[in-house]
Amino acid sequence: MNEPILEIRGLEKTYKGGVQALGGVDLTIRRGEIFALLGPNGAGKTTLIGAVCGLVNPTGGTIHAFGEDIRQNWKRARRKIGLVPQELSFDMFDKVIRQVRYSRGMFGLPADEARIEEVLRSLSLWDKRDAQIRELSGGMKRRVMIAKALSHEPELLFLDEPTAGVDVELRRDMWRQIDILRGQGVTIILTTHYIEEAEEMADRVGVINKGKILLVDDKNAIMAKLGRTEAHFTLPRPLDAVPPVLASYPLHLEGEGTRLVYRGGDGTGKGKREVAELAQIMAREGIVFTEFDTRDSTLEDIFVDLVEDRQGEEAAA
Ligand SMILES: Nc1ncnc2c1ncn2[C@@H]1O[C@H](COP(=O)(O)OP(=O)(O)OP(=O)(O)O)[C@@H](O)[C@H]1O
Repeated sequence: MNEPILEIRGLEKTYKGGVQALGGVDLTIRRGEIFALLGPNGAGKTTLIGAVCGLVNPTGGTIHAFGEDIRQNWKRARRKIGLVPQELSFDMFDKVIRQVRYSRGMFGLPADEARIEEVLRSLSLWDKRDAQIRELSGGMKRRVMIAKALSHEPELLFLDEPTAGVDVELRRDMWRQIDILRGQGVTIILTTHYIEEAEEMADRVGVINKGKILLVDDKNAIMAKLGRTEAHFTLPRPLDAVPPVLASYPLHLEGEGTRLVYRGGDGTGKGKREVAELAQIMAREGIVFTEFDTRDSTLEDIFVDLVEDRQGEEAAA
């Protein structure tokens, strides 16, 4: 795997007033990956991004970006980091191209019209370069935010909820853009509420809740470890108990014995195999069912389980 370009250790942030937004976060990001940070509202995602981008002053821990402690060599590290914040923020009366040029200048880089053109073209904004920002649609405005963040050629790009509030078509368009950036070797950390987005885009996924990272792993490994298959067999004759011949399978009865429910597997196809076996055994043993349906858990199910489990544990503690 590629070298780490961001190393966060024991990061803490308690805001004035006492809200602890980050309670000791450890996270390593490697060059070239797309990392999705998932978490419910208020989990600490924006605070985490803010701490790396110098917008939030941590109350504990360290952040190294590109090998530099960002507190000591702030400018050098920051220059390589781009941020597309959640909120749209620009002069709505300004022209697209001027805003993008201006952002580059803010990082102290010399003017480079070829670079600006390249960025605007790659985001399909070139034809709109002389339009006032207020004339653009919401999705186009969001692209201008990305163009601004790319104007200084960052190696690490933060996208805080890049597709919040955009329609499905634009979301897919944005995913294509992110894919192009990946092709160019840009490392991307995105936060999202759309788990589908993480499923589609990310190489690795981190789940954060209440300022703590609950899980970080390759997306596929998460699906394999925590993925489940669920199958429902509808029984015309209710059962009192799971038949002994099926005792070795993870089954239980629901609906007053009218539904035999399987929950098992590991996201690698084991669940589907077991469900097929079950159907065969039931047919052989004369356990009649009128229909059955099966579905694999999504990253969303896993995420909800994780966050709820933690809340349950805390409530019990
Ligand atoms: N400037 C601030 N002052 C005080 N508390 C803050 C401040 N900014 C954030 N918080 C609190 O810190 C916690 C984490 O907020 P943060 O914005 O980082 O979460 P988030 O995961 O980005 O949420 P969302 O998904 O809603 O954007 C929340 O309880 C929030 O109310």
